[in-house]
Amino acid sequence: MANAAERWDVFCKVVDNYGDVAVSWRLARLLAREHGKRVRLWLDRVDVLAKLRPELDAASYLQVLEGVEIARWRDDATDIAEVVVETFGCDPPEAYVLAMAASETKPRWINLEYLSAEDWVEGSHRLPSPNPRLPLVKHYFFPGFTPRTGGLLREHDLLTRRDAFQSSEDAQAQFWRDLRGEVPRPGALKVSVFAYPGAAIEALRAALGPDACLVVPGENVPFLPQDRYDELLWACDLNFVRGEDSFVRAQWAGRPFVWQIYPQDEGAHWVKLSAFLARFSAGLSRDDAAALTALWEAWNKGEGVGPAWAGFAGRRATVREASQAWAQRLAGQGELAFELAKFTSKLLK
Ligand SMILES: Cc1cn([C@H]2C[C@H](O)[C@@H](COP(=O)(O)OP(=O)(O)O[C@H]3O[C@@H](C)[C@H](O)[C@@H](O)[C@H]3O)O2)c(=O)[nH]c1=O
Repeated sequence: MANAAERWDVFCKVVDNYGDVAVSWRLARLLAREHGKRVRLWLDRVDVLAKLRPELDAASYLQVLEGVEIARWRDDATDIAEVVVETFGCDPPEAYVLAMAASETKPRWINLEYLSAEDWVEGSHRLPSPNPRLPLVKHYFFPGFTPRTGGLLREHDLLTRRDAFQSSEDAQAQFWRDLRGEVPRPGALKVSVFAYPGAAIEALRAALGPDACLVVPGENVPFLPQDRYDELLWACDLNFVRGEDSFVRAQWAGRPFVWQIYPQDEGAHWVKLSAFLARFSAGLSRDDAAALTALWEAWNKGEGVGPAWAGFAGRRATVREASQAWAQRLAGQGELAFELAKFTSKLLK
């Protein structure tokens, strides 16, 4: 008889916006679809996932989507799985943790952390953290951009699907007709914008000029289902993205992108932003790197977008090549769900 599928529980509590749920959902789906795990995704805000996946019922306590059981968070949950993933340090319910501690075979417990390009991530990835009061050990698992991190989430066929879309005029024309009722004029610069409130979108619009096709989901087109949003990133010449998940998906798109980082207290986010730019810019000429950096800084500050765009516009072709190469290089490194499954299976021994 075949072994029963390993049971995984992924817990996610929304801090704000969509990113926490977006990442947890992608991980859960990959574990179920590509690694044969039996996955339950516990969400305190099913409505947030329902925004990304409109076929879900935001009021349901338990439903199945693409092989993942989506369960509404319960403080009295005690039916423990073999592998427990808390995303972004969200802490599973106390009763659940006590049940983990009481069980003879302790579940393997992972805290999936936020993405950062900073160097310290390599040193903290996979570190154990013994529980101070219970016989349990939690391990930190860090996504990242280098082989000594957990890597990034990527469906096995993502780049193949992207390439098929980007090389098909018909697929793209169909995409634009479905989205806006018409295809952008030939040669029009296609730009998507997903930004935090208060971003300098009007300054960007003015800088791009009237011939550009500027797409702002939630404003001039509807907020898209998550998989369609990927296609928007593939279809555009330049993508303004934010947070964590759209930032990663823009990289997989292989097109130039501008990252609006989630602002943190005391400007801590600038360190994270610079760390990423330093890695990405290694594949650019000095002048391209300077122009890209100026645009990212202007966008994040909400100031000087016009001049920064003027400095960047003529460099799009070389930045595009570098963006393609960057995606290709990342795809040669470990994929996060795979690395996590591998790591947790080693914890058994
Ligand atoms: C614009 C758009 C986005 N999306 C998806 C893409 C992503 O999966 C998701 C947005 O998530 P993010 O890009 O991560 O941005 P975000 O800003 O929404 O999310 C976060 O960032 C984290 C770093 C923070 O810790 C979180 O608290 C949160 O702020 O929404 C759609 O599905 N349709 C759309 O039309």
